[in-house]
Amino acid sequence: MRTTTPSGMSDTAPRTYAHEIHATGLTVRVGRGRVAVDGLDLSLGTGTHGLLGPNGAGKTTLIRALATVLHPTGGDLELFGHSVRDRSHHRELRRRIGYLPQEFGYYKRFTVREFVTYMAWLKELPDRDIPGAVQRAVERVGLADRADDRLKSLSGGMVRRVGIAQAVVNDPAVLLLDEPTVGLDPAQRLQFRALLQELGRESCVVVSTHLVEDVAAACTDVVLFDQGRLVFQGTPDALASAGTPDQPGDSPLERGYSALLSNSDQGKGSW
Ligand SMILES: Nc1ncnc2c1ncn2[C@@H]1O[C@H](COP(=O)(O)OP(=O)(O)OP(=O)(O)O)[C@@H](O)[C@H]1O
Repeated sequence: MRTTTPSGMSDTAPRTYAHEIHATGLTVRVGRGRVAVDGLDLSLGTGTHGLLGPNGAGKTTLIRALATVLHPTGGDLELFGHSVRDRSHHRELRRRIGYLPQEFGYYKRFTVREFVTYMAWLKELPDRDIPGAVQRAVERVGLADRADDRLKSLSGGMVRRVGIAQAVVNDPAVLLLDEPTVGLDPAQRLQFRALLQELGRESCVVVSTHLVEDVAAACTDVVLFDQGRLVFQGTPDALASAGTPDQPGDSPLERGYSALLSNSDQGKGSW
């Protein structure tokens, strides 16, 4: 149970909450009313939570709702004990969230340091804290030696690391990463997994990925999602033990993933 006394909120009463993220019957519609998250009950606290699921399962939609970019159309979502339906809290909630979208916009002419500084400023970090926070974030993603290079001179994987740096610059209590390992080379992925483990010791990290190995190596918890619904939540070991030798997959985790998706009457069919 945690207590929070955020400053600047219209409601300054301390809140207690058991989980940073608590969804009950959460439904999110996208486009012309398509239900992309369908009545989800989910509670996530401190730890690194791997969000897995096939293409179109609703992972990005869920992460965008957690980031308060999309609004629930049904049910409720509480962040730090506050319902996101009360929009007067959004600004304060966003200060405590780090978010790396699947595709993030940036100014190519900015240097790494300028861009992360700009994002720290948008997140309303106190001016005096910004240079130190930026330096720490850039070091955490291994880009200290490129901090004063322009973004247009970086490789795709390095730009992805800049995206991770801007997401962690405010030391968020909830960190949302949508496919952060896309474009990272194997050595970078290993370092990133170590960073995920470190971050998950103190905060609630939600990381969507198609790489089951990332989940095995870095996550304390797996959330398997299909057609907007929760199929499974548990440890990577529990996911692995759901598999049987006849299921497709190169590892116990992949076979567990396949078994659970074939049991949910979704996930079937050819791609
Ligand atoms: N803006 C939109 N307009 C219409 N349909 C949308 C929109 N955004 C998402 N969808 C649909 O909602 C469903 C969930 O999409 P979402 O991007 O959340 O899935 P995902 O699990 O992140 O997929 P992927 O692994 O391919 O990134 C899909 O069927 C998708 O086509």
